[in-house]
Amino acid sequence: MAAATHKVKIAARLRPKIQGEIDDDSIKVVHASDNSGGSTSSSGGSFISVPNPRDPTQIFKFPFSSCYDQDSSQEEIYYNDVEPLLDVVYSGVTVTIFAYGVTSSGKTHTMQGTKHEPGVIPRVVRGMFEKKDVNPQYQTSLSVSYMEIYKDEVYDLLVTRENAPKLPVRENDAGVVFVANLSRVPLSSVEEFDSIYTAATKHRSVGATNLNRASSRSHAVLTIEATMLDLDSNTTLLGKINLVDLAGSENNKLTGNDPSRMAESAAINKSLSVLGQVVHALNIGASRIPYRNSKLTRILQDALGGSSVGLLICNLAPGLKFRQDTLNTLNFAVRTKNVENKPVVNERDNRPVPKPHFAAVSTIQPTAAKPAPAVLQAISTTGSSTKSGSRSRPSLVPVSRLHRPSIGGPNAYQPFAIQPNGRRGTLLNEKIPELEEDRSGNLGLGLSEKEINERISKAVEAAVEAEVTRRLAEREQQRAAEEERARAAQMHAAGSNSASGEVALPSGVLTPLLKRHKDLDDELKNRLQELERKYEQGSKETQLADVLSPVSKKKTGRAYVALARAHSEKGDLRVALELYRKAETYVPDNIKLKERIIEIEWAVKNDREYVPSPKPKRKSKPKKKAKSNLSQDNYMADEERMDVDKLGASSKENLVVGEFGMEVTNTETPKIKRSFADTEDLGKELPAMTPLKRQKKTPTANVSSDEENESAVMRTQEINIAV
Ligand SMILES: Nc1ncnc2c1ncn2[C@@H]1O[C@H](COP(=O)(O)OP(=O)(O)OP(=O)(O)O)[C@@H](O)[C@H]1O
Repeated sequence: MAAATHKVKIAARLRPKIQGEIDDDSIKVVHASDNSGGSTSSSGGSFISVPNPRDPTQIFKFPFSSCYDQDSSQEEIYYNDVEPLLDVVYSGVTVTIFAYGVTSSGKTHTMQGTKHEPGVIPRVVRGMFEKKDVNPQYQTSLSVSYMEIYKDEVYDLLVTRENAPKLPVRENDAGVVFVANLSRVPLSSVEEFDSIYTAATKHRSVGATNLNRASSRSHAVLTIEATMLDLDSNTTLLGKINLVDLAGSENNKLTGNDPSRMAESAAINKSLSVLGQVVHALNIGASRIPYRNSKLTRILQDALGGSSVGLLICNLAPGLKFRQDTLNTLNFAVRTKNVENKPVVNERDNRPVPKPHFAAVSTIQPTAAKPAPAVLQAISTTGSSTKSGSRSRPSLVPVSRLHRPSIGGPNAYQPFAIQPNGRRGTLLNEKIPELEEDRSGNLGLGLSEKEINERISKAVEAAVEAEVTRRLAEREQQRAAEEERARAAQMHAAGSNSASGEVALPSGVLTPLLKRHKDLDDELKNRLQELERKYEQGSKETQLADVLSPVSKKKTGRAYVALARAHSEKGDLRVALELYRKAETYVPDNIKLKERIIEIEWAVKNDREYVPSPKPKRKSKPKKKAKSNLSQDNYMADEERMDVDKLGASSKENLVVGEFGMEVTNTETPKIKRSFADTEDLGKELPAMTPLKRQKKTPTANVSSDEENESAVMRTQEINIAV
């Protein structure tokens, strides 16, 4: 059955002006029924309108299913968008709600809230307890876990800070990503949760910046799990809700961060940038989604293109100084709403099932599917367990693993049993030749009790010895198979892997199902070899990249990019891709390069033509000057800005619907044309200049708010290589 898809839902919320904030009142929440803007409630057909910071006559419109203005209450958001998801959790599906936005846009206020205005988290817990016993079919228990991702490391917030080691993020055989050793505390009441949550929140990394007195310096993920035991069918449903308060993207120029804050800031911006790349890759249907590039995206993998239901609350700050960041946030949200998930019901069959030895796989019955809002698929109920039955995904467990001695298989160790005559037991299923012989002859006739016992003892010894020998041989065989596979993986020639797989399979038991398993294993091995080869190549390049100076790295990267571009223009996409990847080892943080790689991967995979963007012109000069700043926090701004500019550049009429559904309204077309011509010039000229030239052209004087936006473009262009 094809999996039902569910798009990530977006709710946008504009925060009220805070003390001292300069707000020109130009960001509006508009509803379909109210084109004057500024209404208070949310409903379908609403949008956020924001003027272009560089040309206020141009209005960007961002339509979302829920838009909340400055007067919206915590209660409103909860009942409109969050509370309906609790039923989804109680149907055994994972739900993820995450708050996204620039620093001080109101994420923590929305998720956590205050004592008088509780946010999503306390309300969800209350709601979960209220609904806990609604379905008497289940015995339901709730538990909580709470972690933070601080500088790309995961910490448990439910243990004291001194005892909080960095927790590893792992993936089990079924591809389920989980945080190892994260504590999970059972909950018996709302009050118990409140005291745990209040204490744990104090452990979260919070610091003061110029923009927010209590700025979250980490991403926090709180998970409430509902374990629903159905005593009749002896199955367990597991519903989960992840409530994520992301750290805010920030511009260090505005935050005025000290060196330690800068390091935090770089980690925050980097992980948010990877989040943007993941969403971008999902949108273009890339073959490789860069989830692994940050812990945040690995942990949120299930919420983005995975098997959970997602709600993104996009928080917006009204202040003028955040205008560009607000546009970035909205651009991200518009892209995210195209991300599709395939929700599944998490169900576990509690009946003891023997571990599937490959020879017994065909006899194992999968758990019966239950009706649910989405496609049914038994998946793991905890991070550390595995999907049972593998109904929708074929098992890729290597043959050698399936070969391990396991309970229930033909070679499994069997317990001693009592003979019908009440004498000492022997091994079940094991023939005892001497005894058989005697039985066929005159067993018991002419033999004393002692002699019979001696014979039995001898037979048992022989059987035990045989079993031990068999086990040793099996272990040896397994070891040899593993060695063989490792050797095969080192050889680059495809097809050199078959021997090990065949050795591991006992002859005469290859049912069609097992053959299919074997094919999958071969495919897996081929993929592993391919990966290994790439890794080897990559690591050589990385070693070289490690010893080069930053300037040489950039030069080498640029050279590879030039070569890659030449091949891409010739239509030789595979070679171009290889070269772009090599370039990436020298300039690993270049977002445009990463995007280019993803695009070409997609073109290669889908056998599509790829048209590279035009080469940057070298002659013209930039219109404005700005400071040089190579810090990492500009990546996001650059990446998102490209979208805004692209949309603007393509807007020839008064209203244009953008690539991802964003609308651009021009009120004065000629002016706009000029404005975007300027923007384009900036984008094209800067990459063509050497960093030295650019530095000469960029004075360090303060710039106005409008100039800041342009300088952001210039700064980010400096770190870019024209890909
Ligand atoms: N809807 C709202 N109503 C009233 N005050 C709000 C609202 N949203 C945010 N605030 C206030 O704005 C300030 C910044 O909000 P908050 O700390 O929630 O931002 P944030 O996005 O979590 O920031 P950071 O990313 O730096 O942690 C706080 O003082 C908060 O109380």
